[in-house]
Amino acid sequence: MSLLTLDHLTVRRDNTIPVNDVSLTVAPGECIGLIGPNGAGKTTLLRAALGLIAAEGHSSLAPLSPRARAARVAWLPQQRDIAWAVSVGHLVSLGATARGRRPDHPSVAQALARMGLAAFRDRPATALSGGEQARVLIARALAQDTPLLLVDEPIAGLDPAQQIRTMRSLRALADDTQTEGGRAVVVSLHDLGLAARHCTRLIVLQQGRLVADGPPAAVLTEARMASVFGIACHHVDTPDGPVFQPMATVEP
Ligand SMILES: Nc1ncnc2c1ncn2[C@@H]1O[C@H](COP(=O)(O)OP(=O)(O)OP(=O)(O)O)[C@@H](O)[C@H]1O
Repeated sequence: MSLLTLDHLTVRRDNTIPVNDVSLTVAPGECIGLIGPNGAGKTTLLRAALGLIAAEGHSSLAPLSPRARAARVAWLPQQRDIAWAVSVGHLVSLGATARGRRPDHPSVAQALARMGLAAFRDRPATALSGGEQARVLIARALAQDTPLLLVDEPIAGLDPAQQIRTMRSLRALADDTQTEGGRAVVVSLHDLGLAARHCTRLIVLQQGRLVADGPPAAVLTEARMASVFGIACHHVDTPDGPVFQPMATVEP
């Protein structure tokens, strides 16, 4: 069973093709890191997959009604400004109500706990730091309690401990075998080390094209670091997983 299927998905802008003929499937149990340099097309691909922007080809999510889509997929966009001075608890509960559940559904308390926000529950969401607000919005997406979660750069702006906790939470969701049918996560990110350690599969975009797709160790080769990212990395395998530290820029 697939939680998302993209078939020759293509997005055209005036003079560019930010997503160019991308086909892939996402299966339950997968935590997929979507990686690529700035402007590679990661956000555009996620938005086209959701049906938020016009695209050629097919995405299995795009034809769904808003209500059906809200039960199938939660989406955390890259922009994370919170404009309303509602409480953290209320904002996170919007994840549950988005799919027709009560605001006190257990998924809300679970999401607050997962993101370490239980103590913030009654605080106005606007009276939090940028990183805390980011965690609130991740919690809202988790509270939606969907089989598929698409998240665009969720760890940007988080401190190192919160980055690790967030990646662990995303991986734990994908590993969850209690939910009937299973769950999967697609997360765009720039930290290749965290991507390698916490994701089961990496998809690399370069100028809109899918140029690599597979297990992290097979994808993050020295040659690909140079050709796609223009970097040379120090790579060490540790008992806790691989470590990739960008060391220098190189000519692709
Ligand atoms: N509304 C738009 N109109 C025209 N071009 C756009 C628009 N939005 C994005 N683009 C272009 O599409 C390309 C892909 O952008 P996108 O935001 O998907 O990249 P990204 O991989 O998410 O980048 P980043 O890592 O910087 O967030 C870029 O060249 C960008 O300039």
